[in-house]
Amino acid sequence: MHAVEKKVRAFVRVKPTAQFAQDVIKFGPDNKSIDIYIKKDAKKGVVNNKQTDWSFKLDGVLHNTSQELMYETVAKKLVSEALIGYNGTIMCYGQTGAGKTYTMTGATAEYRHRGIIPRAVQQDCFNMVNMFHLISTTPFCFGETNRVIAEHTLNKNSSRSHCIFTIYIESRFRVLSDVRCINSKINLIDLAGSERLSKTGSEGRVLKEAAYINKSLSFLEQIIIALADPKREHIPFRQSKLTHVLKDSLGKGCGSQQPQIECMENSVSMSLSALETLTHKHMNSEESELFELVQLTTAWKCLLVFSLYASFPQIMNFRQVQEVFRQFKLIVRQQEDEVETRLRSKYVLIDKNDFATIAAAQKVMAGAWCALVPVKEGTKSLFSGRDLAAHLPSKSQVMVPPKNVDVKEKARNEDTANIDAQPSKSVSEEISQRPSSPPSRAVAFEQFKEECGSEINRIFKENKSILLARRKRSSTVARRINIIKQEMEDIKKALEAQRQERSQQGEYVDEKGRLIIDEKEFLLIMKLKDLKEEYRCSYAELQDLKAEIQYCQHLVDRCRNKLISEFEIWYSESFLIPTYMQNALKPSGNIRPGMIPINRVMCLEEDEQDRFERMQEAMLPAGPDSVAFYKAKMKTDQKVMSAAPSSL
Ligand SMILES: Nc1ncnc2c1ncn2[C@@H]1O[C@H](COP(=O)(O)OP(=O)(O)OP(=O)(O)O)[C@@H](O)[C@H]1O
Repeated sequence: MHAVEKKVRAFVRVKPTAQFAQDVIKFGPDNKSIDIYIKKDAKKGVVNNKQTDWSFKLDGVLHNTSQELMYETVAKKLVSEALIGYNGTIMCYGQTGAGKTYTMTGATAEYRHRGIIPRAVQQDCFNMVNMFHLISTTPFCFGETNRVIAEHTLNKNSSRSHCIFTIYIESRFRVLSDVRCINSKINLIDLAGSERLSKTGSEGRVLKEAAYINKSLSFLEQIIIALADPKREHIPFRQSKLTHVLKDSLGKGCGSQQPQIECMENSVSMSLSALETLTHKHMNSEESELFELVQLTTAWKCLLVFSLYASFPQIMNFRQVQEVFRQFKLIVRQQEDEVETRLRSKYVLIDKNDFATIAAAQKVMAGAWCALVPVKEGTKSLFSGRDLAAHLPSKSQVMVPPKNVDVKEKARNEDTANIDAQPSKSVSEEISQRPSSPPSRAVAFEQFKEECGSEINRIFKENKSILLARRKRSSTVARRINIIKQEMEDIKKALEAQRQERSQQGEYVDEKGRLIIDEKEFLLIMKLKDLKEEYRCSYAELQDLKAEIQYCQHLVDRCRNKLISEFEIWYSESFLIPTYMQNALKPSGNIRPGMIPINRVMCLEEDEQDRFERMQEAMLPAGPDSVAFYKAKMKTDQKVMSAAPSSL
């Protein structure tokens, strides 16, 4: 773990201007100091003791700095440290119009120019929480719009209040530990600007506000001076609301909540802030929306699983998904009713503890108890476990055939059976066709390969035979290469022997000084050359074969997996899932794409809002990260517009 600095760090950000006052402001070479020199005012006479030079040591000077670099330099570390349990405060102080709001909040209309607050929310772990959800439910944007702004000569949009944005972080351990959770917080403070009343030319209410702002800033200054003095025992936090609120952020121990940090994972849940209670209700409704979304997504996956999706036109928007989900639920409910009706038409429900009725029924039926309709594990996926349990008999209930129950009941059962006669018949037929116990997997696999899986099995076999052929060829080529290598070695040895013999007998050269060799040596050289050529070709072929084998192996593996997975589906559909479910899933069964009235879904075209959001997302220049930012802004704008009294 890296050491966490506890000291206060100070940076100066210089607002870029068309003409920078180079004569007055000088930055140190390391950008860590700033010197200010103001010429003496000649009008004030020769004796003028007014200070003209100031020199400040800082942690950094940010001149012509982008928002991004500013955030990296000033805030990123602090935010990361907050995640491991340290409190932090970033306070922006300066003259009116100096760029405090620009630094803290940034230009709310442009993602690139967003300031420290949105960046802090976005940073690292906060992304784990749905960023859009977070920003749009936090009062950040909304709070910004509520802030009183006024115009004066130094700033057209001067903030007339301090803005304290607090992020409360609650970090929990995933592993067992004595420390159950760590709480920390970050204060991001945009102070209202200090101003010389004469320079702003403010009047009336704005003037009065300026006086209050200056007063509260001077209280803040007093607190900071008092804190810097180790001898001071009393720090007058209660002097103003601002200092009172910041008490635990400025006072001693403000950065000291670091427990066993080593084993903490960044499982951070974040609750936002000073306005927590205000937004609580709202958050809850959002959460339930989120829950609904999860349900929808699950349902959507279900639809895909049941291959219904294939016949849908393209689903474009969220409302269409919702409608499909609604229709899907309806179908499932219908299915449940149908199943229940069928069960009731065959069986009568008796409470297991109702011994008198059971005894009577036993008497009537001479002990012929009927088992429950077997419902295997796999079938439950269509119904929710809870729903299924509600419709199927519970463990405390038993079912008996309705034979010899009272006449009225029988008549009712016959009626229901008549209504349901057709499907019941086919179901019973199917049941009779099906073996009472499923065949072994090995036997069934052979059958599958002959029937439904014949095509995939054929491809699998084909690929496998190609693979075998390539392997065979590859080992032939490899053997040939080895033979060539051996031959080459032998020839090289023979040539060496020839050369030695030649040099012992004395070498002959022609008139041009070229060595004369005998025919045997010449033939050996030629043979070696041919063998080298053959070796090169064979080696290249072997490389190609290796690549082909790898590819074929991949195809064979894929085919094998497909064959097995299709077999598993076929096996459970043919022998494991109940027949009524089988029928329902068949193309002619009663769950099919056509059951979802797709016209009803598709007529839910995008509304203006959907379209706007889609276009905006497509056109956002700053990448996917910026979506949350713009959505939050849009949501805030909408809230402001709907809250505004109608002019009509
Ligand atoms: N670094 C910067 N780069 C570009 N524009 C800036 C920068 N700093 C400030 N500005 C612009 O200067 C103007 C005044 O800035 P801002 O409102 O942030 O000042 P302020 O210090 O918050 O003022 P006040 O205290 O009166 O609220 C804004 O239009 C802002 O966009």
